[in-house]
Amino acid sequence: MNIALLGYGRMGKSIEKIAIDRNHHITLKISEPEDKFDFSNCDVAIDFSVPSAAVRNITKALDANIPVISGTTGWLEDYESIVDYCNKKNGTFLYASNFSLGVNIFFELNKVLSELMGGLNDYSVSMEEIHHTQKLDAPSGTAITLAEQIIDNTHYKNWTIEKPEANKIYINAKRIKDVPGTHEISYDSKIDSINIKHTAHNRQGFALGAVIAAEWIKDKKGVFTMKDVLNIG
Ligand SMILES: NC(=O)C1=CN([C@@H]2O[C@H](COP(=O)(O)OP(=O)(O)OC[C@H]3O[C@@H](n4cnc5c(N)ncnc54)[C@H](O)[C@@H]3O)[C@@H](O)[C@H]2O)C=CC1
Ligand SMILES: O=C(O)C1=N[C@H](C(=O)O)C[C@H](O)C1
Repeated sequence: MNIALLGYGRMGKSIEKIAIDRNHHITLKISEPEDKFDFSNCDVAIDFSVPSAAVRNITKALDANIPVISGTTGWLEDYESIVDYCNKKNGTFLYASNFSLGVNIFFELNKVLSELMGGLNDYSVSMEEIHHTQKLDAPSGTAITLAEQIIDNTHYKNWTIEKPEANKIYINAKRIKDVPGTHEISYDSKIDSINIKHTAHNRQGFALGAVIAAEWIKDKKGVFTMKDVLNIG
């Protein structure tokens, strides 16, 4: 498979290594806004860029009729318009806030736990996410996905990173040198606490998941999620 890497930073480079190990070829690398998009020798595009570039990168791939997956976070206010554009173009698109198998299992765990906790109003929920200091967005895309799952199953109506507030899930977004990604959810009452936590030890899980998603999506049409790829949940 010939892969276009839209974004060639920490994730682009990790994806390149894993893709080559799996006998794929990197035929296009984009790392600046002014780069030329020549998709003529590409089967699929993988966008791990910056929040301000994701919509343009995804649109360019859809315009060239190239299936595109995106792991870039911090641009989700435009997600629905990208879905509409993909459908209009009869194209192929997949976004995931987190491509690792471990976090996708953690999403399922979070769903089940929030269903169990839904009616138990003596517990309050909060979240902590820790990432490296170069991260541009806060909270993380993964934390937003986790918060949305909890909102679906409990009385919480929204999330906030500002300060703990009634009816809002407080997300404490910490930035610490070199941390690849840690997410912990806590339900606290006066009597006890329940905590679930995922810790990424490096970027390999994200990169492997992205390559597996690209292999899976290559010959499909439509809008997909990692649940479709991993067949879980
Ligand atoms: N969904 C997931 O599983 C994961 C998502 N991410 C997200 O992926 C994104 C990238 O993360 P990193 O690689 O760690 O960041 P990074 O900062 O190392 O790499 C981003 C790259 O994008 C390039 N870039 C800037 N403008 C661009 C443009 N117009 N077009 C294409 N590339 C451009 C930059 O030069 C840089 O090399 C972030 O949004 C991060 O939150 C990161 C890890 C896992
Ligand atoms: O920027 C990162 O590094 C990561 N970003 C993703 C997010 O915002 O959730 C996924 C992962 O946690 C690493």
